[in-house]
Order: sequence, then C-alpha cells, then structure tokens
Amino acid sequence: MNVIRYPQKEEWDELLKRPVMNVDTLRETVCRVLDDVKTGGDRAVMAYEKQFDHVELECLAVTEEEMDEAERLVSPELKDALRLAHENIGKFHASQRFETTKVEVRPGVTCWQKAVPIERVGLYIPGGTAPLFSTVLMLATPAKIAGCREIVLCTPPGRDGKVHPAILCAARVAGVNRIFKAGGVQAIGAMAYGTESVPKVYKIFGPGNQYVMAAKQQVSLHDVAIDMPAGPSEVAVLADAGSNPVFVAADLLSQAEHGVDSQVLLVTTDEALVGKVQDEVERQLAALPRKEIAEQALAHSKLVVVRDMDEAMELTNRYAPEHLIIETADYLQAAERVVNAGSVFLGSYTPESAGDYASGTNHTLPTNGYATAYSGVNLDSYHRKITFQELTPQGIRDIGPAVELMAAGEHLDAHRNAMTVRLESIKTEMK
Ligand SMILES: NC(=O)c1ccc[n+]([C@@H]2O[C@H](COP(=O)([O-])OP(=O)(O)OC[C@H]3O[C@@H](n4cnc5c(N)ncnc54)[C@H](O)[C@@H]3O)[C@@H](O)[C@H]2O)c1
Ligand SMILES: N[C@H](CO)Cc1c[nH]c[nH+]1
Ligand SMILES: [Zn+2]
Repeated sequence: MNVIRYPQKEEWDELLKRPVMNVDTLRETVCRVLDDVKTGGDRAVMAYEKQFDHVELECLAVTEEEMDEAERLVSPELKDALRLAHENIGKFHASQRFETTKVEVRPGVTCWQKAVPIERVGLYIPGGTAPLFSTVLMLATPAKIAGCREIVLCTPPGRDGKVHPAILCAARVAGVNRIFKAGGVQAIGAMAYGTESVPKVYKIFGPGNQYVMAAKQQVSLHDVAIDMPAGPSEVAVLADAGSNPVFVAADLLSQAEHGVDSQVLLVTTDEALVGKVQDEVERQLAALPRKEIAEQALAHSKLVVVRDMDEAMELTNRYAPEHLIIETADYLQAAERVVNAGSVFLGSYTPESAGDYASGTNHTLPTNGYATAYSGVNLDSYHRKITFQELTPQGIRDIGPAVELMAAGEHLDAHRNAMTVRLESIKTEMK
C-alpha cells in the first residue's frame, strides 16, 4: 500500500482516483453484448455464458428440483445464519415504511402521496469472484416488504452449470419468484429487454463488477430504471492514535479481498499508526486464502497521514466512499460531519462485515464517488411515490385566479381555460 504523508489539497484528486477500466473498452464490450442479447434473446445469453463463465447451458431457468437440492446442500448452521440476517434486514427496512399524510395546503386544496411498489423488479447477484448470497437477502428482503409482486433474480452459474446452493437457499428465505443462470452484461441485458425465458423488469437492482455497473448505466439510458451505480467495493477507515491496528488492518483487508479493483484507504492523524497497520496487513494477509486478490487491490490502495481531524473529514468527504469506518476516539462527533458516504460504521466494535451480512442495514451501496448523489438500496428504492390531489369549488376559487394568470403568462391558453371553465361554472351555480 502506498503511504502518503501530509498531501497538499492540490494533490487530493489524483490521490483519490479509483482504479477504473478504460471507459471506451468497457463501453465497446458492454454495447456489443447488450445489442446481441436484445436481438438474440436466450441464445445470445447462453453464448455469452459460454464465453465469459465457461459453462454450456441448455436453459436459463433454475428448476424446483435444483432449489430442493440446494436446500439439502446448505448446512443447518448457515440456514440459521441466513434467517437471522433476513430477520434483521427485515426489521430495519420495515422501519422505513412510508406513512401517507394528507395535507390541506389551502382550504379546499388537498394533496397527498402514496408509496406504490414497483410491480416487477430484477435483482443481480454477483458470482464471479465469490457467490454473494448475502446480496440476495439485501435485495429481496426490502422488495418483499415493499410489496413488489414479481421478484426476478439473475446470477452467474458455476462451471458445473449450477447456481451456488446458498444463493438458492437465500432466495427461498427471502421469497424470490424466479431465478435465472446468467451473469455480467448478458444478465443485465436479459432483465432490461426480456428474453424468451427472462421477463423484462421495470427496475434492476444490485451490485457487480465494472462490466455489470457499466451495463446497468447503459440500459438505464432508455430501457429500464436502476437502483444506482454499485461497482467494485471500497472502504475508507478513519483512525487516530487510539485506534487498534489489528482492527484497522482487518477492516482494510475485508474489502480488499472483494476484487482486484477494490480500493481501500486509511486516513489517519497519527503517523505512528501507519507502520503498525502495515505490519498487521502483512501478517493477516499471509493467512488469507484469497491473498492474491487482496494483494492486487492493496497495490492501488493508500495509507494517508493528515494534519488533523478537520483535514481527515474534508478528505473522506471528498472521496465519498461506499463505506466509511470511523475508529477514532471522537467518532460520534466525526459522524456528525459526514456528508458523503454510502454507509458509516462507528467505533472500534463496528466492522463493516457486520453491515455486509447481518446488522440490518443494506450493503448495496454507491461506489466510485456516486455517494455524493445516491443513497444505497433502501425500502424506498422499491417504491414509486404517486401524488394525488383533490380540489373543491372552494379550492378552485382560492387558487384558480393564480393558475389562470400563470398559464396566460406561459402562453398556454388551454391550461388557463381548464381553470376558467370551472370558475365560471361555480359562479353560475352560485347565482
Ligand atoms: N457496491 C456494492 O454495493 C457491492 C456489493 C457487493 C459486491 N460488490 C462488488 O461486486 C463485484 C462482484 O464482481 P465479480 O466479478 O465477483 O462478479 P459479477 O457477478 O459482478 O461479475 C461476473 C460476470 O462478469 C462478466 N465478465 C467477466 N469478465 C468479463 C469480460 N472480460 N468481459 C465481459 N464480461 C465479463 C461475466 O459475465 C461474469 O458472469 C466486486 O467488485 C465487488 O466488490 C459491490
Ligand atoms: N462489501 C460488499 C459491498 O461492497 C458487500 C458484501 C457481500 N458479501 C460481503 N460483502
Ligand atoms: Zn464486503
């Protein structure tokens, strides 16, 4: 990991750059695969499954027999863990339910909003580097609470042509309706356009690698809504002289192991902590089975020493990390100053792993600086808000003249007239 001591502000942008792929190469692949899926349907998806996932499929849909087989293969302990996580995620997301309140903005003018579930949603579950069955719970649990009628899931199969059993088990726990074997760009295309077997959905959710993230952004231009850009994982850890280097190193490695393009950042006010964290990273890394992946991610990760907490906060807010762990003595005060982050973990005993799996918050979060503008997945992501209004004759009298005037000012006479005919009708009735 590169150590950067007391960088000048002019150096921050360079320092905070993510290890992203060449945009043109990415776009070229993404557009080609999407076009093929749009025209070729299932056959194109299967051809790309062969090319990218090295698997020959005869059909994309997961069968009931495969679901039952998965149920037998997953240990009772893991099933219990899935149920515990499902319960906590459910509790937290159910607490986000929207209450409809009617507001009488003027006498006779009443407005309200209603949250209506998106009827058919598509969930993408990553499976290239690791089978992220926890993501099934993160995406399907709020979809179910929101009341989405049809929950479709796509995930890349293994080389044996099967979906990882824990993904299928989690899907059953969370109430997913239909599951398809498709990964990467071809999965996003299948859900965006629909194929012979995969239904076209109204909104696609879920994280993925840079191909998946770029494909979601591409289809969102014309074809389907998406939750947000959620790509390679990242974490910034904010630490001071009192922080535990063992915990800090563990937290950095927990995200570095996600993928070679993950990025982890330590921001500290204590120069002496850097060496201790470096030693710990080396020690813990040696014991990791996914050592090679984490090593590559660490190559473009940084340990940054800053002058004080003010600078630390400014730097992390500029970075807008997907996850921010604050392990400083004054973490509650620091938390107040967070403006840009996907999800924040407070104190020494709150590792990001807690939120990744089981505390209840959602782990599907904006990356690559998009935390400046997007929220992570939450209950509202599965809703549309439809507004309603009702005007009485009293309301028409109250706001009618203003509407007439404004419509005339915009030279929209038909708009003005829709109000005028009502005002006249009220006058006539009163006579
Ligand atoms: N932001 C979040 O909320 C969040 C949450 C969980 C995971 N993640 C991230 O999701 C990512 C998962 O990535 P992954 O690769 O393990 O799984 P993935 O399922 O996202 O990607 C695997 C698919 O990528 C496609 N692919 C691979 N190489 C390709 C190529 N050269 N050209 C075209 N397509 C190609 C294949 O079709 C394959 O099925 C990780 O980066 C992880 O950090 C992010
Ligand atoms: N940290 C990931 C989001 O960036 C989510 C995850 C799933 N499994 C483990 N971690
Ligand atoms: Zn993680």
